[in-house]
Amino acid sequence: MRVKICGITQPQQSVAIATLGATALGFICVPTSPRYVTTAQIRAAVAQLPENIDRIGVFANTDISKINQTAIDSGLTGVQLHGDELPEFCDQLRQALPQVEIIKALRIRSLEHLEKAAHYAQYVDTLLLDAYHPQQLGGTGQTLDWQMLQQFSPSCSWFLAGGLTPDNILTALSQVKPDGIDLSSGVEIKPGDKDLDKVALLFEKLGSRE
Ligand SMILES: O=C(O)c1ccccc1NCC(=O)[C@H](O)[C@H](O)COP(=O)(O)O
Repeated sequence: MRVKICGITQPQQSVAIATLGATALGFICVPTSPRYVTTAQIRAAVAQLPENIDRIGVFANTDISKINQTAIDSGLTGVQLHGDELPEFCDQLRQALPQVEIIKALRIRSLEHLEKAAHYAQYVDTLLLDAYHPQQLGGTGQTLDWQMLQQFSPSCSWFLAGGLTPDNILTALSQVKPDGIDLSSGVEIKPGDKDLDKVALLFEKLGSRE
């Protein structure tokens, strides 16, 4: 299973988290976020990473040329769209960045929203289901109603996000079968500062399933 640890700001934590077992690291390119990083910070954070670790830039309602430039300058392997991007936008972005994984994040409030999520599947490589918060786009620590996701089976791969922690991850995965998981505040000391003990505990818990 893919494991993405999101909201990395410190270069030395990138390497440590990849060594612990993360398959993907997420970098927040949304200027209003307390986890925001510049292109130079992303470059520093990915410089020592093994090739096989996915480097995902998280954007919200950003225009294609800006995403494109950041992806090139930072060496991103994936772009996560965390705003109100429509399927047509995802399609255009995919054509502009054919080598880059396009991930559409959806903040799920109801079954109706979940049905909407499936419409994106043909325009993106991967979906990411996150919890809804009225004021914040992401990194909120709010969990989704996992029971509601039990029948979720889109035609592309998908990540479960939203309030996952080392303490609740096994309960979540006993109810839902995503292709990957995404964690941020659940493995943090404070926004952007990851708690490596919690990251290690997460992989210990995941290892206990095998
Ligand atoms: O994390 C942020 O600060 C953020 C800001 C704006 C848009 C997206 C953001 N995070 C996106 C992520 O992929 C988080 O990992 C996801 O929301 C889960 O966060 P958490 O509930 O804290 O695990």
